[in-house]
Amino acid sequence: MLDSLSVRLGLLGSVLASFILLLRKLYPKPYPGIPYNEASARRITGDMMDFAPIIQKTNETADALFTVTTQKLGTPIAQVLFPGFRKPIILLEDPREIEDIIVRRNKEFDKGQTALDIFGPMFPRASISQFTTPALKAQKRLWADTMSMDFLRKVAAPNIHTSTCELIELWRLKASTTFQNQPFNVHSDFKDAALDAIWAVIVGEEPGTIQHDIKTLEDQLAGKACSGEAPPIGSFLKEQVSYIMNSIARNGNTPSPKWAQKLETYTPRYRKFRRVVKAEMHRAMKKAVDRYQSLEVARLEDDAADTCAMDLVLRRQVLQARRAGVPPSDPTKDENMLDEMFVLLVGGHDSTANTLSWFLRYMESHPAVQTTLRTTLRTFFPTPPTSATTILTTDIPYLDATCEETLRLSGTAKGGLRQALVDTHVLGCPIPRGAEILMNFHVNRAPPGEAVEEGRRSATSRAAGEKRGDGLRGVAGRDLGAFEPRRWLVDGEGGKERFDAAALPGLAFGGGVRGCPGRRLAMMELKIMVVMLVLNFEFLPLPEEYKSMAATEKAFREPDFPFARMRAL
Ligand code: HEM
Repeated sequence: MLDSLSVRLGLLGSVLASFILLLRKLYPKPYPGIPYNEASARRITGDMMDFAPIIQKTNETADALFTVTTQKLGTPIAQVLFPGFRKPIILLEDPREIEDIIVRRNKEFDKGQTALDIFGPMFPRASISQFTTPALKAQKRLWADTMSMDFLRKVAAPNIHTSTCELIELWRLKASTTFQNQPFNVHSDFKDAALDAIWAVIVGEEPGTIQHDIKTLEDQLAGKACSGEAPPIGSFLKEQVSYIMNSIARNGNTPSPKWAQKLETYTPRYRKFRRVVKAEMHRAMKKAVDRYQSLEVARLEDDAADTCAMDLVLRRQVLQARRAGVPPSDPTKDENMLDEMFVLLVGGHDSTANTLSWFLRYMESHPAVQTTLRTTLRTFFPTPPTSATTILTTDIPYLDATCEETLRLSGTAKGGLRQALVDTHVLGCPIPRGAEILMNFHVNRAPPGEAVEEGRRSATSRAAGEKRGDGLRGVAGRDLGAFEPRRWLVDGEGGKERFDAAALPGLAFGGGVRGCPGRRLAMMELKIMVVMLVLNFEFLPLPEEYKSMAATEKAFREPDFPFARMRAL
C-alpha cells in the first residue's frame, strides 16, 4: 500500500519536474551583456505581446521590433526576445557601426539564417538564399559583369529611357482624359515600367506592358470593346511576382518563416508559379543558346553582340565548355541560372517601383524641392533629353542629392540581417557565434540614446570615423525625418556645390560582399526617371485623405498611398 503510494508520488514528482523543466525551456533566453526588456524575459511570449499589436496597427514589422527594443530602451543595440525555442535577435540602430559591419567585417559576419529561411525554400539556388561560400562567389562573379557600368550603359540605359518615355505617354493620356484633375495610383504604373526595363535588361525582350496599358486605355476612351489582343509577355510575370511578394510578407510574419515558406512550396499555387516562370525563361534561354552554339570561339569571345544579361552569362558558359572541349550544359536545366534570373527580375523591379512611388510622395509634400529640382534640371536640359546617355553623363549635384535623399528616407529595404561567424563584439556588447543581428538600414532618425563613446566602436569603425568624420553629428545629420536633398551637398572647387555621397552612411543598398548587386542599375533607373518625370509633369498637392506617409513592409517598404495628381508640362 505504502509502496504504491510512494510510486505514485514519485511519478507525480517526475511529471512535475518535467513540466517545470519544459516551462523553463519555454522562457526566453537572452544573450548575456546585451540590453533587453526585463519584463519580457519573465514571460514565455517574450517581446511578442508588445510588438504584435504594433505590427497589426502599422504594418511595419522590422520597425515594430526596433520600437519595442532599441527605441524603448534608448540604446543603439538591444535584443528582441521570443519563446525559448527561438533564439533572440539582436537589433542594431547605429548607421556608422552598421556600415562598418557590412562593409569591413565580412570575415566576422555573413548573411543571416532568417533571410535564407525566407528566400531559400522558394529560390534555393539563387545567391540571395545562400551563405557566402567559394561556389557562391563564383556564381556572383558570373553575374557581376552584367551590372558593370559599361554593360549597363550599353544595354540597360536605352531600355530604361524607352520605358520612361512610354510611361510619360501613358500619364499624359491619363492626366488629360480619365483622371484630369484627380489623383491616381502610380505604383502599379511604376511596376509596369520597371518590369519593362528589367525584363529587357535581363532577358533581352520587350515585354510591352506599358504599351499594352496605353492601348487598353485608348480603346476604353474610344468606347471600343476589349481588342482581344494577347496579353503582353510581361503580364505573366506581374501576376507571379505579386504572388511571391504576398507570400513572403505573409509567411515572413509567422513565428516560423522557414516552415511557413517550406509549406508554401507544396501548394498548387507555388507549383503553378514555378511551372509558368520556367516555361517563359526556357523559351527565352533557348533562343539565346541556339544563337551561340553556332558561333566560332573567336566570335564567342566578343561581347559586342550581347543584348542582355542572359546573353552575356550564357555566352560565357558556352565559351567555357567549348574551351574545355566538353559539350555545353543545357541551361534550361540549370536551376542556379533560373533562380538567379527570377530573383533579379523580382528584386530589380519591385524595389525600384517602390522607391519611385516614394519619390513622387516627396515631390508632392515638398513643393519647394520640386521647383528647385525642375529649375536646376532646366538649366542643363532646356527640353527633356532624348537619350539616356545625356542624362547619365551630365553632372548635376542637386539631382544626385535628390535621388540619394529619396533612397535614404524611403527605406525601401528597411533592414538587413547578418549572422556572427565567430564570437565577437558590437558596440562593446558580446555577440556569440551564430547570433543574428537585424540592422536598421533606414536612416530616418537619430540613433537612440546618448552618443556612443568612440571606445565602444570597433577598430575599423574608429579608423573610418577619424578619416571621414561622423556625418550624423554634423549638418547632414540634422532633422533626419525631413526630406532635404541639400544635406548631401557641400562646397566644392571655385565655390561650386558638389554632391557628397559620404555625407551620411549610405545604407539603402546594404554593402560589402552581400550588398545589393543591382545598385548601379537601380541608381541609373532612378536618375533617368526623375529627370524625365520632373521635366514632363508638375506634381500637384493631393487631397488630405491621400497625404499620409504610412507604409507597409512586404519584401520592400511600400507607401500605403502611392498616389499622384499631375499636370503635363
Ligand atoms: C532602389 C532599388 C533597390 C534597393 C533599395 C535595393 C536594396 C537592397 C538591399 C538593402 C539589399 C541587402 C543588402 C545587404 O544585406 O547588405 C539588396 C540585396 C539584393 N538586391 Fe537589391 N535593391 C534595389 C534594386 C535591386 C536591383 C535593380 C536588383 C537586380 C537587378 C537587385 C538585386 C538584389 C539581389 C540579388 C540581392 C541579394 C544579394 C545577396 O544576397 O548577396 N536589387 N538590395
